[in-house]
Amino acid sequence: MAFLKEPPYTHGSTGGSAVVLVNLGTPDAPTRSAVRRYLKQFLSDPRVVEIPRLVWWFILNLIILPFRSGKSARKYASIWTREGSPLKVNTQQQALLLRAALGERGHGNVTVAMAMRYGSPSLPDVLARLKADGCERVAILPAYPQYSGTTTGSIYDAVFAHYKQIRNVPELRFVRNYHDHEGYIEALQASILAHWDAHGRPDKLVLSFHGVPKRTLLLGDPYHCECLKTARLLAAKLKLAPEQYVVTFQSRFGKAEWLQPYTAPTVQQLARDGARRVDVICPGFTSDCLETLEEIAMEVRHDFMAAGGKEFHYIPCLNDTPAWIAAMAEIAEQHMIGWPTMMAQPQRDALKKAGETARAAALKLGAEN
Ligand SMILES: C=CC1=C(C)c2cc3[nH]c(cc4nc(cc5[nH]c(cc1n2)c(C)c5CCC(=O)O)C(CCC(=O)O)=C4C)c(C)c3C=C
Ligand SMILES: [Fe+2]
Ligand SMILES: [Fe+2]
Repeated sequence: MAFLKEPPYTHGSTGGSAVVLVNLGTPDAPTRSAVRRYLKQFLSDPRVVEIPRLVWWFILNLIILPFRSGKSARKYASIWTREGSPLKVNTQQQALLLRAALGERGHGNVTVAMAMRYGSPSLPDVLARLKADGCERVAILPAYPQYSGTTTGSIYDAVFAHYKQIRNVPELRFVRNYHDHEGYIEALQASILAHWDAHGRPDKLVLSFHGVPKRTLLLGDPYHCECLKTARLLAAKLKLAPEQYVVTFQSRFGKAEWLQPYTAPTVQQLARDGARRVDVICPGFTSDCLETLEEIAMEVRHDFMAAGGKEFHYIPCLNDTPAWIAAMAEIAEQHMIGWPTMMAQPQRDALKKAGETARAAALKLGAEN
């Protein structure tokens, strides 16, 4: 992974149009107090926990935050990098490369920014800065391929809440989902095939998505269906027979039933049933983060080996892979149709050169890390 040392969160000169890549968010530090602050903001969102507010206030403040913050901080500490939280470092890198990719496609007059739904850089701060820079058109690109009210819906809430306080609101476009976008599916296919070319094939490929409470599915959230569609399209691209892969859901939170089958027990059962090797990929996460690097690559690996498995491969998220950056550029482009984003040829040539320099610098930093 290539890292960036300095975090300028917006890239490119403002030609009046911007793409904002929005991810979930992450604590500012792997400490108990920073994790507590982050979890408090995240878990106070009524889109995330749908329990009557007063009841939830007591549970959150008297049980969850006191008990979970320290435990989560230790998990964050186990994946923290010199540059910070992997989720933030990856998203930042994606924004920089997306700007270069859009420039190469001619869309030089676009600012690319990154923002977090919870924590920093906060979505309201980033939207305010774009406004101050004279930005008149904003396309919101959530880092979630599958729509869920708990994630994408919550980004919509935050965008509307911010602009509610502003008289002259820019033109807005939202990427709702891209669970079936060919570029996204092909980027996943490319990652998996590259891994298999280097390491051979597993007995079973596990496609592990972040879970949500089962109740949200019954109430009409399309997330589960979109995860299954992603899995079906990906399996078809890889020409996998149904017995060669399984779809699971991870990161259960709380006592209620979440989408099933759960990842950890499924992988343990696979080991008990004689699978020697499983490969796990998390297609619903476009950046590696706590839930992939700690929960899957550490905890679930341990569970599989303890149940008798012999080889566990975690296939990384799309992160800054070229196929994914190209797909993001295409998705953004498709949501900016009609906007004056195209730059004249001499400016495009200069931008291309700048993009190459940025990529070379990023790769050099990556090699040093
Ligand atoms: C990929 C999509 C995600 C969905 C859908 C989602 C729903 C969801 N999550 C929680 C509770 C937690 N999630 C946590 C971390 C976390 N979640 C996502 C993504 C989705 N969540 C990511 C990318 C991350 C990692 C953040 C990072 O800093 O790396 C956590 C915090 C970690 C911990 O304390 O264990 C919680 C809590 C709920 C309740 C929910 C839907 C209702
Ligand atoms: Fe989550
Ligand atoms: Fe987790």
